[in-house]
Amino acid sequence: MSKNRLSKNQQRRVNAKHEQRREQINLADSDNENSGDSLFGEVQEGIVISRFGKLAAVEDSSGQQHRCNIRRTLPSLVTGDKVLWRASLDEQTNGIIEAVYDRTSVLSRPDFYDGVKPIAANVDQIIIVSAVLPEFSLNIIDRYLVACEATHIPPVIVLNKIDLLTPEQKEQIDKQLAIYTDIGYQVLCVSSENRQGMAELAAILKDRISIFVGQSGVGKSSLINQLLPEELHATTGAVSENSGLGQHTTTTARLYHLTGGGKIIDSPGVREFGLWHLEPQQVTQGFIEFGEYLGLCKFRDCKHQDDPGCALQQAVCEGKITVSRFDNYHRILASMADVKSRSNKSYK
Ligand SMILES: Nc1nc2c(ncn2[C@@H]2O[C@H](COP(=O)(O)OP(=O)(O)OP(=O)(O)O)[C@@H](O)[C@H]2O)c(=O)[nH]1
Ligand SMILES: [Zn+2]
Repeated sequence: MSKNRLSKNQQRRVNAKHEQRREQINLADSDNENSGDSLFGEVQEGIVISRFGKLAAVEDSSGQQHRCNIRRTLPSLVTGDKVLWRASLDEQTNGIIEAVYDRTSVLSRPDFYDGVKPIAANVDQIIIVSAVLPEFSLNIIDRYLVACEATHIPPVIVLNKIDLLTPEQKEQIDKQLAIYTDIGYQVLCVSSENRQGMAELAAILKDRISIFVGQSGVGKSSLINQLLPEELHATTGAVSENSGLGQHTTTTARLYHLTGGGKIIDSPGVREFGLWHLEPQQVTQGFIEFGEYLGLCKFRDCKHQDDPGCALQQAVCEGKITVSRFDNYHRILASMADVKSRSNKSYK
């Protein structure tokens, strides 16, 4: 376990402390007494839009943003966190974040210094963007799916640039994408160029917090630009400075409101989300259709390769698991073993 990860007990204690804090704030509020510092107004709910150092931009229920300090006792806050905060009565100074709600999900990435570091919270779905250009690759889609399954955040597969496809090519690709609808994933074909499928995409994003991931050049910025109000277009990819949180905000994740409703969290760090540091077992679990066969192999330590009595191999032979998914499973494991052995060599 990395030094920054809390054990289950520690996490329980932290949660209990926060719960207590939330209760105290609510109680103080309902008593109508000055609940804490008289420099601040009433406790209200908000959502962290972006975060920089000890400050956060918090959006209130009317959509207004406020610069806030963060109580030192709070755990690391990230974009998407739901918080209780108070505005400063004097409009010149910062508000203060008092408590944070438990996260429904968290997206993390490895950090050289801190171990695993959260980068976004309460994400409802991950939009995996793929396209025929630069390359349509089921292996890449499978890699993202495994990463999504490990976070327990549901993914949606979006194939962009369908304006580039001939009817024959489209038919071919539809066949390949059917692999994913068959195992229960939602798949959507769109073009940010001619806006085909964009209304359906907007409907999927409505009332949810989403992130877009995918290889460079598949059209994430183009799609996001289509979905954001015009005044925000220039800010995708490089996050704007308008929160006034300092000059380094360009690297921080930021939450945006979409024209058709819903929110996205975007930043280069969020988009690079991938198969960081997963254990082989998580890769296996990331292939959701394997689930019903796991535990049925003859040998408990079955590698699901040439092992006799392998239930997964059997399912592939019977056409219940697709060959391409099974091959990609082994390719992902092999590539991770490769990366691990290289990084062990360079850090030891
Ligand atoms: N024909 C076509 N081209 C598109 C479409 N969407 C995006 N493109 C083009 O694809 C190229 C890459 O698009 P971007 O939106 O920059 O891709 P990205 O995924 O944000 O790339 P990174 O920022 O590098 O991660 C640009 O030249 C776009 O004009 C589409 O639907 N059809
Ligand atoms: Zn097996």
